[in-house]
Amino acid sequence: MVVLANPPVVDQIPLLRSPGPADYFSAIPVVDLSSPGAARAVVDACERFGFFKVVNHGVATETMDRAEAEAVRFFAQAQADKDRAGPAYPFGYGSKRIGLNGDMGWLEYILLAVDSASVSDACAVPSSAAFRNALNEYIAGVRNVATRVLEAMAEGLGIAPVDALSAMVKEQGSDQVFRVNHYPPCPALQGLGCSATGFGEHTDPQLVSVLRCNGTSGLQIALQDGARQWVSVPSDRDAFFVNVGDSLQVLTNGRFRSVKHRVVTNSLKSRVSFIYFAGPQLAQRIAPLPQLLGEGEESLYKEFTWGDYKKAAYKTRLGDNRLSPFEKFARWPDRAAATEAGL
Ligand SMILES: C=C1C[C@]23C[C@@]1(O)CC[C@H]2[C@@]12CC[C@H](O)[C@@](C)(C(=O)O1)[C@H]2[C@@H]3C(=O)O
Ligand SMILES: O=C(O)CCC(=O)C(=O)O
Ligand SMILES: [Fe+2]
Repeated sequence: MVVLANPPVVDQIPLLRSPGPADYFSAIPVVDLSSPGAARAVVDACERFGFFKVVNHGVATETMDRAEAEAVRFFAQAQADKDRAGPAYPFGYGSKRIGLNGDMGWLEYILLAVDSASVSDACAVPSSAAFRNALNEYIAGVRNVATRVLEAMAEGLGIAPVDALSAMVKEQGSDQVFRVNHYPPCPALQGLGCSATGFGEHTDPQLVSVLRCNGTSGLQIALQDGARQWVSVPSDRDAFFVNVGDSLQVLTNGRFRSVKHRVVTNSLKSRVSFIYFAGPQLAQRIAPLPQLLGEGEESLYKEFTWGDYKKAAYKTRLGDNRLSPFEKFARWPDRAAATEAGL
């Protein structure tokens, strides 16, 4: 018998049941950002799903198309050229390995730090001026969408001032990350009733993430109705999709729940997605906003900063509950995580 010391990388990517037409979820809330009802609609969607789609967002189609075309050009390069732009730690090109703790997916990506509204000078990738300019134009647009969404949330929640949430992600030194993911097709699995995991199940750490993808579906979210059912999100290349992240869950004392999501690969079509992760400064205290705590209501979480969360988060696997070290009422198995984080 031949025993491989290092099994091939593809063997380490978990398979998932292929989504069928019945799994497509038509009830994803749609928020028209230009309408007077946006604030209420955003809060309702965050309470019910931690996820919604945004239309009439004001970002030009050409801006999105140009960034997508440049990303396609980048990923079409020879593997050796792309590998020279890696590894993705902390920023750069990565393939199949996600994070540093053993997670694998059928994807390649670039991870970038954002300063203010453009790719940080600290990131040498991408080196092409055309790609960098296209990304900067896109990032300026998507950052504006994130700001308006966070303002709508504050308005809908009745928090003053209206920039209480958006200021956290706009301040100088706020921790913004941008990711471009490319999921190549996986033809070998066609007709087998299963798909490769593109990006394993997880919640995003920041306040919100704003996602845009090409016309290929694959994103799935877990419904928050107790059944924990996975549903597929129909793709829409003209819209943005917003995820509630762990930090916003804490800021709202659990009123909004961070949404579990994952990506399943398509057997025939590639998926290209852009995700802007809106995080605060490292020193930002993450605690329920006082205006959201009812009389006598206690925080569900211990005191921590975004820096404390990040330090603990980067030791976790993708599917872990990254808030468990900070939960006051942790269930038994989570106590070990709290002790390890020194809380
Ligand atoms: C496994 C990991 C990858 C990740 C860092 C982590 O240790 C746990 C959180 C992961 C995540 C998920 C959302 C974003 O894609 C990401 C950039 C982030 O902020 O947290 C990734 C991290 C990563 O890929 O480095
Ligand atoms: O690529 C996607 O569509 C989603 C990826 C994702 O959830 C992430 O990068 O955090
Ligand atoms: Fe995510």
